[in-house]
Amino acid sequence: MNPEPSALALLRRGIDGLDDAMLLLLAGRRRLVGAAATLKQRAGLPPRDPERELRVLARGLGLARRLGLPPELARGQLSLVIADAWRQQGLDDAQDEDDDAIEGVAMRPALAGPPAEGPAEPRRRLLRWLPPPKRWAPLLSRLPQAWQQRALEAAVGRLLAAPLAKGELDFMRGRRLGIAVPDLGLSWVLELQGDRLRASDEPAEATVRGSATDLLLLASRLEDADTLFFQRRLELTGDTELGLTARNLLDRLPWESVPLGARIALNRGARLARDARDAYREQA
Ligand SMILES: O=C(O)C(=O)C[C@]1(C(=O)O)C=C[C@@H](O)C=C1
Repeated sequence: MNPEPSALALLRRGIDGLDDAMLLLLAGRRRLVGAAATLKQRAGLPPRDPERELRVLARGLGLARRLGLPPELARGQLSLVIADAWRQQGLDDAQDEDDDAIEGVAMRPALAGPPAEGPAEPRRRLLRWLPPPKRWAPLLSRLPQAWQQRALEAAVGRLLAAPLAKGELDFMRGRRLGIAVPDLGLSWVLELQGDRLRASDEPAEATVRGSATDLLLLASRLEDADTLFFQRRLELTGDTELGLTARNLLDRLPWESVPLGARIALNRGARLARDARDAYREQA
């Protein structure tokens, strides 16, 4: 006797059929990846193409959005097939440290379960030798303000090139937003002039304040703005509306629009700063 009501049995047959279709599609994908691998090898191209992976993920996330699929599902599935393609081409998925930078949201957890426990002991010992940000402060304060401002303008110009070009930062026109990093003893004010964000010497109307590590974690998307503000690791002062608009914009920024090199550099810098802070705290 079949304990399942017939409607449920029918639905389950449909689910089985779709599961089979998925596996068939995976077999088809593997064949195409195999052919692509051969072509790349013949052309002397490297097996990995991070830009292409990024496009695969961005396309998939776009389709998932149109289909009403949870983005984590699409991201997880695509991460799995890309990691499989790496293995198919003789690459070890543990060798690549930049996958989080590519997607902006951890890719490895989808592949390998929870992340490994913090840095390994020898690395932790080395990290403890890194001076904490407050020790850098006296050195940094000697850098001429004009240099700092130019470096900041170049960095934000690069990071925010796409939203700037689309006019998404127009709300900042004539407004002054501050960034304060008390542990480094640094603070800057940014203003949109023409189509560029420029450092200003005028006082800020709203200021985002946080430690160097937390701001890096935000910029690299290793932690999200909600968590950081909720835990009071970041603080917003001054004109709340301006600050919140800037914050919401940062949250919505398409990470794919940030140049790959910048994403990788941010990701590495933020991980290093976080690991160094953890190692330092453990010791304290
Ligand atoms: O397109 C390729 O060259 C592939 O090998 C396939 C694929 C993918 O799975 O989509 C995998 C690895 C590359 O880094 C880029 C893309």
